[in-house]
Amino acid sequence: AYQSSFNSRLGFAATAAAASPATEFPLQSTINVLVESRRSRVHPEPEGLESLPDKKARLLFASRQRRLPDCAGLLHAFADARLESISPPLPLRKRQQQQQKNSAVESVEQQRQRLLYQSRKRGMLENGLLLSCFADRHLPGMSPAQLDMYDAIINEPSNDWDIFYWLTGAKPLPSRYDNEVAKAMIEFVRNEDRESRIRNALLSAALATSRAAMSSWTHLGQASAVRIDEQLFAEYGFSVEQLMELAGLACAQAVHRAYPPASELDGSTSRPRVLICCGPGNNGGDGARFGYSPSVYYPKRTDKPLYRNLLKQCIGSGIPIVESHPTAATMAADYDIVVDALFGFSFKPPVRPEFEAVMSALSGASVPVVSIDVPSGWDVELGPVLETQSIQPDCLVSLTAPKMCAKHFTGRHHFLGGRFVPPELARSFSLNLPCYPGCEQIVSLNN
Ligand SMILES: NC(=O)C1=CN([C@@H]2O[C@H](COP(=O)(O)OP(=O)(O)OC[C@H]3O[C@@H](n4cnc5c(N)ncnc54)[C@H](O)[C@@H]3O)[C@@H](O)[C@H]2O)[C@@H](O)CC1
Repeated sequence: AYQSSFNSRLGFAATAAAASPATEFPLQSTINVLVESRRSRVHPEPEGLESLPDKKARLLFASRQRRLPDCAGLLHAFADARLESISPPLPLRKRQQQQQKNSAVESVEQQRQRLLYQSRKRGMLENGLLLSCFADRHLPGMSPAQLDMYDAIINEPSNDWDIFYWLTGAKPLPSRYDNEVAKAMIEFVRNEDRESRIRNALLSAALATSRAAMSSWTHLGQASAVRIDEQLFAEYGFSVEQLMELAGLACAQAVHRAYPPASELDGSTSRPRVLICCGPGNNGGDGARFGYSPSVYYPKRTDKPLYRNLLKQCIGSGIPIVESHPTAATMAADYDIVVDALFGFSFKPPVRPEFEAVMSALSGASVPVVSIDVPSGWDVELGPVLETQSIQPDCLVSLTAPKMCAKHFTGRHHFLGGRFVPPELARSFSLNLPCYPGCEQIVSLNN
């Protein structure tokens, strides 16, 4: 009863103000009514704590929140006209209040778990799905500073739709929230890999230790892999030669780690024979830069200077270039290891006819196959989708970050290479990846 009569009084007052806008409306007294009412019933606060601009802005907020729709409309129209674009200040978050009062502050882990809970309980389904899925994936790896940024974005705005519009790009993100976490959220909401997000992330995930959650490294979809590549070139100034050199070095280290030459183990003089099958794109280039005791099979040659020079280097270094199509039988007879550097993340199935023979040889090979970045013939995201037999590599060297298809890898050795990703780029794509030890070019992703 009190609430409705209170609303009615304000409604009448606002009607009067709207009817004669030239008249100076007793704004201060309206503010006082609201302030006193809210102070005593909802937010008891010490006297003199709130400034007039704060009062005004909170009044705008309170005007929107009336239970009688007519009254809310009137009050809001009035308040909006008078208070213009002041956006409502928000009640200080619990943590900040605690800090101000110098009382106990929640731990980082408690904050992480609270944020997961708050990401699910939004009151609007859209934000529940977006935020809980984002939180499920990214909260475990966030630093305390990043947790604070996330806390502010999801808890400060008074209207959850604002968060939705900022993340979907319908409204510009206020500069106050323009930080790495917001960028990662916008990137996540874009969902370029078309991930199905139809359920809120489970709360039980919050119970898993951060360490366990961290072990689920990022797996890139095709679009993200291409965009990272483009940014490395366009925004970070890398050249394709540099990246290929580093990727090739990582592949060489991976092969050496997975299949160390017998000479290093028992002093024998035998050298592993390695056939490197190079494709027409950059993945092929990575193969050509590999150095062990190799032969190169390079069926579809491009005339670009980069590839011409790589071939020249191989010939100049006395590396045999295999001209005849290898078969599963010749692979078994003539080689100890085969490197599959045919196609990388730009591959679109099905395999064109000119590569069918080598693909069939690789899928039937009885020697270990080492695939670079993407096992050739696999869909970059879906994995082995060929109706015919697919390559089942024994070793996979993911570059920059594993691609989604790597989830289907069942071989013995999985490495990550490509130690050239700038931290800012990793942050903007929310890459959750292990650190490279020492001065290694690879890190093992085996569990
Ligand atoms: N930033 C990175 O992650 C780096 C990636 N590198 C390597 O570069 C790869 C990507 O390079 P590219 O963009 O050149 O892509 P690819 O190496 O996948 O090669 C694309 C080539 O394959 C051909 N192709 C595509 N689908 C085919 C099909 N169905 N049948 C026959 N041919 C087909 C295309 O015509 C094109 O010539 C990565 O996977 C990785 O191995 C490294 O070179 C350097 C750094």
